Amino acid sequence: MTNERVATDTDHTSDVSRADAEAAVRTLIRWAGDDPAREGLLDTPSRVVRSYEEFFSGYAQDPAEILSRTFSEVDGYDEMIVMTDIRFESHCEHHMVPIIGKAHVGYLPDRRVVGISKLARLVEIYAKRLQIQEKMTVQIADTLHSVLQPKGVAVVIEASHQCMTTRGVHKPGVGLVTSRMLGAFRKDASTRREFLAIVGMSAGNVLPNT
Ligand SMILES: Nc1nc2c(ncn2[C@@H]2O[C@H](COP(=O)(O)OP(=O)(O)OP(=O)(O)O)[C@@H](O)[C@H]2O)c(=O)[nH]1
Ligand SMILES: [Zn+2]
Repeated sequence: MTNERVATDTDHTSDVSRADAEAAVRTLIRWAGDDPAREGLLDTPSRVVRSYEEFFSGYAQDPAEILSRTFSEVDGYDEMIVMTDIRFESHCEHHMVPIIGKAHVGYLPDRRVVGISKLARLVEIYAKRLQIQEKMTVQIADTLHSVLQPKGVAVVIEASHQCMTTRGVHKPGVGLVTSRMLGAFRKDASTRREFLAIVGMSAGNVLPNT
């Protein structure tokens, strides 16, 4: 897990051509024991590469830019803002198989708020990369904290990892819960409790049974 290549926000471009990516898929098909030239598999490499474009579209997006449009006229609103149950699909960086789960994102505004869709977009940008759940949790929380500069940020993610359900240890139904609390959510137990109570109320049927 050391020396991993960490994509940065400016690391958008790939030096791999689409033709090379499709050739790699043909190699994997051959390696799996099938014939990439048979009719049913002829278009598969281009479909796989198009799927990967979607699965990993988060590398081409800048989360700070998404959060840059804020509203300051909130008429004295100074309570926490919590978006619950943001469903996401990601891929684990160890096996490149799906991580499916929900993120709960809250913050305590300091005059400025963002459009609520941007919280879901923030989750989406980091989900659409190769991930481990802990890293994704930290990235979402830290980005929101540094760009919006609120009084605090709280992120809880619950997810099911298909690398544990469809292969390897084969344990369906297990979920991993991760969290990151910053500012008031870290310092003040009652603020944290309020957030967790809101998230808890929305819990249940959260983890897909995959
Ligand atoms: N901490 C953490 N681990 C993860 C996550 N996704 C997958 N993993 C784990 O990453 C580990 C990789 O372990 P390795 O022993 O290198 O790989 P492996 O031989 O395929 O391991 P098994 O999955 O146990 O078969 C596994 O234990 C996975 O369960 C994640 O989001 N966070
Ligand atoms: Zn995995």
